[in-house]
Amino acid sequence: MNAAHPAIALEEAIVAFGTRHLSFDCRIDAGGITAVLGPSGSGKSTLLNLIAGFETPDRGHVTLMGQRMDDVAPSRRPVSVIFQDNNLFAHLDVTTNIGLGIDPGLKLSADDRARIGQALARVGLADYEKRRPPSLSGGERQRVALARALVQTRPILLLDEPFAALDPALRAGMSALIGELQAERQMTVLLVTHHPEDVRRLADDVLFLEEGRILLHAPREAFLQRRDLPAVAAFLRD
Ligand SMILES: Nc1ncnc2c1ncn2[C@@H]1O[C@H](COP(=O)(O)OP(=O)(O)OP(=O)(O)O)[C@@H](O)[C@H]1O
Repeated sequence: MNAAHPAIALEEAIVAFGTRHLSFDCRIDAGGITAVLGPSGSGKSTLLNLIAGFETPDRGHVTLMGQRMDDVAPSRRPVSVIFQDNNLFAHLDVTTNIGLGIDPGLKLSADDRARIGQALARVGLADYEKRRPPSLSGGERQRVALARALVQTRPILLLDEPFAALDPALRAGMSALIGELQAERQMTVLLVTHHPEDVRRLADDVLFLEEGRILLHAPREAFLQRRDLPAVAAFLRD
């Protein structure tokens, strides 16, 4: 990787939904956690979808790890994604769900299976190989999704409210795990959250969205000082 490149660059990337235009311009350096914040409907998921390739910009460009993504399908991008829920196939066991992250054709070598075992152990789920998602708790399912992201070894990890369905104790555990994994692997992490405590305990930087654009992109401490901005003050009061 050329260190001169940001991990993620959106250059005047514009998406139109009918008359609604969302417009993003930002650069995110490699190897930190950026919290993506903003009121409901401000464009947080759309921003992640543009990076992951689930949404294509009508104008502008998305560049990841120094490469333009104009015609690059989601599966070929250097990105793993974890959503709030429904990350797993309910009818497939945990090993198979994670194996899909290595090879969608599921031709898994002994080495691949060993990596899956290691990733499960790393997220605290050793011995869960044969379990199916419906028998897991919400927190366990999110850990399986995280194990799948780990075996993919992609440099960018997008997390769209991954703790939203979890109770506060589980949220704290999952958030600590993400902090540890980011530090170990130096991934570039974008985390959509509605919780100020996630910003305080995890974020290096903050992207604050409002009405389909970036209101503020700042280091965490600078963001926490911006109570002069009503939207930021409202977020920090919650
Ligand atoms: N596929 C789509 N078709 C039409 N409008 C869309 C589509 N996807 C998003 N939008 C609109 O774009 C705006 C931003 O939506 P988005 O889901 O990105 O917001 P968000 O900040 O993630 O919201 P939330 O916090 O509620 O999840 C909303 O007005 C939404 O209705």
